[in-house]
Amino acid sequence: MIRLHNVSKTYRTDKVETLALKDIDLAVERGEFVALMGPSGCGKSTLLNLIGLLDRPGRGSVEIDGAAIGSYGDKTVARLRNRTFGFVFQSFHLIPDLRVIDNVELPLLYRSLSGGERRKLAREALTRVGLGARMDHFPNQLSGGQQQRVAIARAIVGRPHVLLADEPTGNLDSKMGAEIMDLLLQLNAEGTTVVMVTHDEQEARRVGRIVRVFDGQLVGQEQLHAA
Ligand SMILES: Nc1ncnc2c1ncn2[C@@H]1O[C@H](COP(=O)(O)OP(=O)(O)OP(=O)(O)O)[C@@H](O)[C@H]1O
Repeated sequence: MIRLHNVSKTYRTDKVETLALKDIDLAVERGEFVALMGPSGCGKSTLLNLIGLLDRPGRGSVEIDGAAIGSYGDKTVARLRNRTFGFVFQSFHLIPDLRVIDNVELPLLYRSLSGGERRKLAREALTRVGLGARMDHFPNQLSGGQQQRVAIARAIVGRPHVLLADEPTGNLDSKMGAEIMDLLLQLNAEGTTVVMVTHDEQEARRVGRIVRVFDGQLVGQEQLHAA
């Protein structure tokens, strides 16, 4: 469902040019769980951002369900992104002044839904991640693992086909990290495609496929479990 053809990305600042990705060819099929691994600065987050339509490649093409997005305008891309992808980050990115339920509703504000419908979907998403009893808390009243669950609820509330997670367990201890992995594996088993950046080899061995990145290039793949 996601195809990157010959994708390169260069970051330019006043003085420096960084070739962050070089000639990437990558396909992710519906239902897969893919882990992107590689040393710091090798281009993993850049790759995840291109897959999730948060950024555009300098060269090459990105296709979602057979449609090349290169010719799409920014508004069309934003709508496609909102419907296709849910995002989870290492540092949760919850809004501290909003209650848990209101954080989870945020991605739905861009859809034409009533307040009641938004609340119902947010409740369902929070129940799905095991936080049905914490809806009226504020983020700082929750543990790190619980905050990441709220972030996952926010990522899945709009029923995206694909979850993109950038080091989702990076700020958690190993027990909480393993619980977040359990949840991501469960969502994948229920049909959500997952692409995750991780530095943790043990974690990566639980997913379907490991894609290794080095110096802006794909340098190896391991198929571990069938999708
Ligand atoms: N906005 C930016 N402007 C300029 N250079 C950037 C920008 N974002 C990333 N880079 C550079 O591009 C390269 C790839 O960065 P990226 O964040 O994708 O790596 P990463 O593998 O995710 O690293 P880490 O594991 O440390 O998060 C690095 O050399 C980085 O310094």
